[in-house]
Amino acid sequence: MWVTAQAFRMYPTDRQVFVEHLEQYVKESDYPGLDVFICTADPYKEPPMSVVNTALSVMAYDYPTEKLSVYVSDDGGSKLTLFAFMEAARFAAHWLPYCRKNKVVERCPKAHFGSSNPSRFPETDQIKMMYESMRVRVENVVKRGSISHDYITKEGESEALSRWTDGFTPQNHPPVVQVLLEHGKDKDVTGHGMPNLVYISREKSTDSPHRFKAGALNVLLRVSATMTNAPVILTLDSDMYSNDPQTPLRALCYLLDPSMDPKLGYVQFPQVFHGINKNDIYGGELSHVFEVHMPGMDGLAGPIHVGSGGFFRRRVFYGCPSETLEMNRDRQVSHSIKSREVLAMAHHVAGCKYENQTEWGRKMGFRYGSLVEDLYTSCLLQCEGWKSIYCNPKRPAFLGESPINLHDFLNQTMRWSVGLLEVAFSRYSPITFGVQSISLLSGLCFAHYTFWAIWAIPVTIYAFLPQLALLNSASIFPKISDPWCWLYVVLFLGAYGQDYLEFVLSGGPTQRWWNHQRAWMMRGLSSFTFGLVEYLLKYVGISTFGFNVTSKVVEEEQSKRYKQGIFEFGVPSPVFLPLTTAAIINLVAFLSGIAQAGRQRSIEDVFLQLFLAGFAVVNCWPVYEAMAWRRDQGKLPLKITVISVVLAWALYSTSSMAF
Ligand SMILES: O=c1ccn([C@@H]2O[C@H](COP(=O)(O)OP(=O)(O)O[C@H]3O[C@H](CO)[C@@H](O)[C@H](O)[C@H]3O)[C@@H](O)[C@H]2O)c(=O)[nH]1
Ligand SMILES: [Mn+2]
Repeated sequence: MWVTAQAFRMYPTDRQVFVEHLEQYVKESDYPGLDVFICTADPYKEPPMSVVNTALSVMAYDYPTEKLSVYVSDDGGSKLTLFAFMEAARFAAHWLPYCRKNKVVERCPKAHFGSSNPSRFPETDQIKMMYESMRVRVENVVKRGSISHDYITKEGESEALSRWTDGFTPQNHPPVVQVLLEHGKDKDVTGHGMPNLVYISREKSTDSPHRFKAGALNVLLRVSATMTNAPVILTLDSDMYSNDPQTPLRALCYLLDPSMDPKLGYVQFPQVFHGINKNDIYGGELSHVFEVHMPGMDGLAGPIHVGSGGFFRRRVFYGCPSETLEMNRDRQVSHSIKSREVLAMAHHVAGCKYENQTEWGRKMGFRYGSLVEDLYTSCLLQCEGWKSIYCNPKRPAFLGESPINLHDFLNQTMRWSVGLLEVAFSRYSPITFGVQSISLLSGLCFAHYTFWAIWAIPVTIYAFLPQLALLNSASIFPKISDPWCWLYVVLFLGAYGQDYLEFVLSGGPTQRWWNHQRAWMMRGLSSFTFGLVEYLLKYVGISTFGFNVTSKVVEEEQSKRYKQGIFEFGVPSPVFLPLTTAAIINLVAFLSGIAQAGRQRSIEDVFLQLFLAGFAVVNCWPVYEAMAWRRDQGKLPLKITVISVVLAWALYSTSSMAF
């Protein structure tokens, strides 16, 4: 792991774009078409209002509206989401001209109206009222789970919603493609054209695999090809709203640069999260990835795709750079996107049997076979010869949500671990295939990610073994007077020192760094371990671990505790067990070590073990709090504490036989 990590440090690259120069090179009328893909998967975990906000923020981009289309993929197959988008289409007719006229910077309505320092224009109150009434309607509908007739105002709407017949379930339903706005036909309140807005819920059937997000993205690729077929595509998660209306122009600065390598396939923006608490207790900002790894890969063949905020050339999904140069995939579509032929074709390509016997997911589109379709696809694209660029402007281009409770956080990392191991042990493993096809260094970078979960092994050993030895009065490290002891000291200080320096030099405060290292240990003990086990079970065919969508619903009490920096346990979940068991063993070992040092022998013998246990105890402080004296809803359920005490006892008894 150390060796692979060095690959990120060879050619770190920082870039800057000058958007204001773009107009000297390209006329607005020559901008390429832009198709934006937004994925959502569950109206109860990803509130439709949040998806609507994401869509509105990109519909309001500073981009010629006739070239902009927004496609929403709803894997939840929910009419509630479709209803929310019908409302959004109506509201957009007011929102887009309001943003354009007033040059609003915050084009996500929720962020605009909720900002602590709101900009005010003559129409602000009126638009805010409209937004609020839309929000109330949508939230009511989601709460009730049904749409009352008074809410349906247009004829086409009830027809679209009538497709949710009795047998229609999220797992089993025909494809739904609904054009909500069409450029050229629909106008905003000032008579200006609007971008296309299309709702898609691909066909689902319990007897066809649906391939999670990669499957959804491939349907989006095909449906958009039948309608607008724009040469540039932007991928977005449901919660990643645009925070800067000029972002597409930044991407064009690279994609249209005549001196750029023609193999440039995509421009990746970082994922920046809003609402992370002051000291980032779960290490949710992933600062290492976005501050160290991505610039490091940018100096090689280019950064990975992180699932959201990637501007792709459509061509990359159809083959390697040399093949697609001759193919003219970027054909213009001339029919109205509401015409019968186009809609028939769109429904056809959104069918779940369409991909059978095709190269979709293997040589075309987003690749299947991993729960981290983003990293996997970008790795294979780079193997084909495509390059990428990292664009990290000062004002974040997109803002999204990060888990605010420990359970979601650990489960998210567990899903990533499983997905990454699937890549690590695939035919296209970066350590074998990648290093040959891309380059040694790029292959090592990808390998560093894909083998992430094997940290579980050393972290678990260090969390239990020296402590159990200490409890049994056995010393396993050299004495402090032995020169070999310094090897451990230097390695520990070296690793921690490097990590700390990198964090602080990229502008992070020390307290955050401390929390990040704790989050890393928590991941190591819980998510990576469970991920390894899940992967093995999946490999032998016992488990069918899937894409468990992270909840974006913010519960008020929980959010309050999160803001205060309090760890949220709450649910009785087995993912906490390695943490709580380790916390107990380390505390007992630490106390027993001190007692031993006082009584039988000198502290010299057990110094390193004592230090390790003490270090873990300091890190585990929030766990003791949650176990022992917290009274709020987020404390550790008693059941988990009891099971961990039993586990700790069992471990100790077993170990006393071994030592
Ligand atoms: O069957 C599915 C499952 C998920 N999604 C969408 O995928 C996105 C990401 O899901 P989320 O639960 O937010 O996962 P995260 O762990 O936060 O996502 C990170 O990791 C994923 C890979 O595991 C990437 O796809 C994401 O882009 C990346 O942000 C969301 O918009 C979902 O709606 C689907 O469209 N279909
Ligand atoms: Mn997410």
